[in-house]
Amino acid sequence: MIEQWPSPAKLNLFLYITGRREDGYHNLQTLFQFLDYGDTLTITADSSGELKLLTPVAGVPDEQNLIVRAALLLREKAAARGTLPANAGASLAVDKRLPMGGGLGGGSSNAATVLVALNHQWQTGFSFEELAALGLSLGADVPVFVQGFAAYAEGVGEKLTPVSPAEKWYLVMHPGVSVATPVVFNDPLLTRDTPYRQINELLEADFRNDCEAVVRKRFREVEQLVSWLLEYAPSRLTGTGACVFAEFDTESAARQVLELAPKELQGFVARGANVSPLHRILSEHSS
Ligand SMILES: C[C@@](CO)(OP(=O)(O)O)[C@H](O)COP(=O)(O)OP(=O)(O)OC[C@H]1O[C@@H](n2ccc(N)nc2=O)[C@H](O)[C@@H]1O
Ligand SMILES: Nc1ncnc2c1ncn2[C@@H]1O[C@H](COP(=O)(O)OP(=O)(O)O)[C@@H](O)[C@H]1O
Repeated sequence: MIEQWPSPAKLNLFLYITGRREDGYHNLQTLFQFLDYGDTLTITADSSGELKLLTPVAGVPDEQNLIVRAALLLREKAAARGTLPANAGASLAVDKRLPMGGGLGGGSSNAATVLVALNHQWQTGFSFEELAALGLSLGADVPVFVQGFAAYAEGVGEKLTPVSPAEKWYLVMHPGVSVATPVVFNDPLLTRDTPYRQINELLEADFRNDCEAVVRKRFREVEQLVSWLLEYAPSRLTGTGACVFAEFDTESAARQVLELAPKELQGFVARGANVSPLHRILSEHSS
């Protein structure tokens, strides 16, 4: 049984806001790529009938933790379908490396890993498409982590088309401030009228993030970090921030810039991955 499950980060290589829906949510055009870096979940199915989170996450009550919510959701849906084994239970633990609320999708990735892992261990028989649809109710980024392929996304991020952007090396840095997603989406200065473009045009144009101008304006630390990284490499915000990534052709070039970074800033170097490390583990196991 696989017990160690990767829960990788994602980057939004580009992110455009093309409008706002009646319900206040924003329509996006975004490009997701995974990183070969993230949290690790230890998941062990058992027949205790209980779901136990062995590692509470600081600042997140267990009932709001996406790890617990994903496990409860899968258990409920499998029971309704009649595919849940008797007394299905599990213990779950997370080794957290990803900053929370950093635009790296850590919470969504944890949820996706739990859905995929428990579906595998309990043999509840959901397809990845079905798990992605379930996951959307937990967060807009959960489907891409469940499906496990780098993707161009539309809607709020749930309509996915597989793509294969270059797998660059990235230096990802946290500016040391937290940027809440709703604050960015409610900002009057946010531009919401980027013209809709076809995927081919987007992939050929320079990549940008429509949230970046607002986040740089509101958060001095982000402004300073982007300006500094731009001296070395093309650099952008991921998601609604707060993390910023700079792209390089080699690992050593990325590490050299990390070495120069102010010591109080946290950062890591990782490679882009068009297949999620979660899916790599699954296919290694089934071959
Ligand atoms: C925009 C992305 C890009 O990856 O940002 P990051 O969270 O990764 O930074 C995500 O899709 C974020 O998805 P998710 O993290 O699930 O968003 P939520 O917490 O549900 O959204 C918080 C709030 O932001 C606003 N919101 C979110 C997504 C969206 N497409 N339009 C919105 O207007 C809504 O007001 C919502 O109540
Ligand atoms: N297991 C979890 N790991 C991280 N964050 C979680 C988790 N469960 C719930 N959350 C909540 O989700 C929020 C968003 O986290 P995350 O997905 O890491 O960032 P982002 O959406 O900016 O990429 C966190 O601020 C936290 O309150």
